[in-house]
Formats: sequence, structure tokens, C-alpha cells
Amino acid sequence: MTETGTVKTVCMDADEIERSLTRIAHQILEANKGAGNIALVGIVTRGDLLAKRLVEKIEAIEGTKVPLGKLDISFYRDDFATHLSPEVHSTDILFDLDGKDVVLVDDVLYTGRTIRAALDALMDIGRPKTVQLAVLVDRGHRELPIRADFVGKNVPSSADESVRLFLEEVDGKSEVEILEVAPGSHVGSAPLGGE
Ligand SMILES: O=P(O)(O)OC[C@H]1O[C@H](OP(=O)(O)OP(=O)(O)O)[C@H](O)[C@@H]1O
Ligand SMILES: O=c1cc[nH]c(=O)[nH]1
Repeated sequence: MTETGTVKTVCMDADEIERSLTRIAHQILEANKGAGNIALVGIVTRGDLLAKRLVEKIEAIEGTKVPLGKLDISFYRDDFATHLSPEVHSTDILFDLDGKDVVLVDDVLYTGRTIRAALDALMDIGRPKTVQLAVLVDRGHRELPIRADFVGKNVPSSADESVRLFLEEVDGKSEVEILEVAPGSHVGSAPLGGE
């Protein structure tokens, strides 16, 4: 999903994103006493790409293989009946979630509704021992009692702004932008491969 808007600020550049992901990888390892029981699950779109980067970092630090999956929350949205997405993605979790310490990964945490949907989707697949949340950006404005365990950057924002992550592998640049959007416009990241 996307919206048009004027770029107000680049609040994270490629280096800052990279450093934040490196820090989060270390924090995940510290919080879980190593990589032995963890699995990372990224929410499409872009959370899955961040999860892949985090797994690569964790594996480089620990020398341990870490299960990686991706989750499409489309059918679990609380606005599913009215939210018509032109894009179809798929869930891909090819390992047993039962008993795992699962780290959900997303790009931006806003109202918390995506994470509520992701938790429901996960629980339909298995019964993790714990579920933790890593986000690159927390922009505030929660509407549900949801918080992140690992945060790249807290970015105070207003409701008439959009906070969007662009990633080199799909957008040709890596940065987080704050855009000004009309009230009521969709708030989120650009569709893969375009704006
Ligand atoms: O906390 P919330 O209010 O749910 O907002 C956060 C979600 O919004 C964006 O996704 P979006 O719905 O734009 O879909 P996308 O990931 O396909 O861009 C963003 O990528 C988060 O997943
Ligand atoms: O379930 C969801 C997910 C994102 N946004 C919503 O409004 N609902």
C-alpha cells in the first residue's frame, strides 16, 4: 500500500539502518542468551527483508543457523472487509514454531494493529514459547496495548505524517523518510519495487 506525500525528513540513512540492525541483532542474542532457540519471522512487506538481514547478522555473530520465516497478515487484519489490497503475498514458515522464542520483525510500529494481526496469524500456525517484537522504527500513536522489545529508532510523528522505509534490494535506496500526507490517507511503506 502507498500514498503520495512530500518528503519532510530523512530520519534514518543507510548507515544508521545498518548500525541499528547490528545493535538489535546483539540485543536479541543477549535477551535470549544466544541463538539456540530463536526463530525470526518478518511481516511482509519489508519486515521480512529486515528479518533476513537480522538473521544474517546473528548467524555471523554466533555461527549458528537461525530459522527464518515470513508472515502475510492480510487475512488477519481487523479491517479485512474494507481493506482491499492489490498485492498478494504469502506466508512462508517452514519450521516448527512450537516451543521457539520467536522474534517478530516489522519496519514501522504505529497503531499496533499489524502486530495484533501477526500474533493471531502466528498462533494459528503454532505455539511459540515466547514472542518478542523487533521494529526498525517506533513512531508512537498506539491504539492497542502493544510494545516492541527491540527498537531501532523512536521517531515522534504526527497523524498527518507517514513514516516509510525504503530498502536497497527493492527500492534502490535504503532510508527511512517522514512524509507529509493528507489526513485519512494510507500510512505505510511503498509497494515493493516502486513508490
Ligand atoms: O502499527 P500499524 O498501524 O499496523 O502500522 C504499521 C504497519 O504499517 C505499515 O504496513 P502497511 O499496512 O503499509 O503494509 P506494507 O507492510 O505492505 O507496507 C508498516 O509496514 C507496518 O507493517
Ligand atoms: O489489522 C490491521 C492491520 C493494520 N491496520 C489496520 O487497521 N488493521
